[in-house]
Amino acid sequence: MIELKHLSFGYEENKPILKDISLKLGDQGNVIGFIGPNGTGKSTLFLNLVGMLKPTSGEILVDDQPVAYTKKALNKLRQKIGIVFQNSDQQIFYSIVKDDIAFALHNLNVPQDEIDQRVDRVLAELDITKLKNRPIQYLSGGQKKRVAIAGILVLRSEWLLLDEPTAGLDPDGKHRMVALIKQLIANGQKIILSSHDMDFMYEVCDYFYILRQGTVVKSGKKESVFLDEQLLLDSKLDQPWLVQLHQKLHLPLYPTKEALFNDQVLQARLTTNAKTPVSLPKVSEKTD
Ligand SMILES: Nc1ncnc2c1ncn2[C@@H]1O[C@H](COP(=O)(O)OP(=O)(O)OP(=O)(O)O)[C@@H](O)[C@H]1O
Repeated sequence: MIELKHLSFGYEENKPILKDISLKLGDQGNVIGFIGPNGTGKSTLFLNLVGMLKPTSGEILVDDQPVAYTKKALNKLRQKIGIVFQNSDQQIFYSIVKDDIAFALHNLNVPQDEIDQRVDRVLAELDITKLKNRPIQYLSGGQKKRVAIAGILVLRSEWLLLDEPTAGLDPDGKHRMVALIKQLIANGQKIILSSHDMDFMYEVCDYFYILRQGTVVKSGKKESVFLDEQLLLDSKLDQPWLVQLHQKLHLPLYPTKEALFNDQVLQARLTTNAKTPVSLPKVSEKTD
């Protein structure tokens, strides 16, 4: 359980970015989403969660213990909560893929044969075994992101924080990233995501926090958070398309697009309607 108690944070004095946030992460499901427009403080919050930034006031408790900011305590914390940054270049230090993934394990004095096993396993899990000996500089953005995730997964931390995991990826890269996250979720990995990609968040998360200018303006499950169109508009966010279909065309609220496309009852109704001739309004002829 990660608990934030009246957490505030500012990079500069008297300019708070995060304002009095209190919440508990861990009892609402395994996949938690923080949603908010650019600059609202999502990355700043994540950096506070892993102890890379220290709250200006308030505190963070992990499993009921306040986070301590000594080197030893922070190393321990990072084995519990791993973070994958939005920009993979901030995370990758070595020039060869396998060395970069093994980096943190060397720091923790894990024996070499166990490091080799863990690296091979994570490469296979992320379907990037062929990249093992590749120089990082020759990787695409999507491949770098996978290597950055591998470098954290190899630590087997309880929580995985993914900051904007689909940012900058092309449609194929995005599909592959969504599939990977779904696979991690199916394996029981606890994940905290940040994004303003509403369709993606709607489909993968169990519970949501909407952030606006550093405060949580709403939290809850899909049904309560996404049906509030005005709240999303005020927060400069779009409604997910599945929610729009529900609210504007009165279709059921499907949790995923697969659920929509596999709905036999809906398909039968649409097929019947398609066979009914539709009388189109007459277009009046133009006279000069
Ligand atoms: N190192 C820093 N020093 C000073 N201000 C910063 C620093 N990093 C971020 N900020 C400011 O803090 C605010 C929140 O930024 P943050 O990156 O946390 O937002 P975000 O919600 O993650 O945005 P995005 O969706 O664009 O990644 C912004 O106004 C940003 O300019």
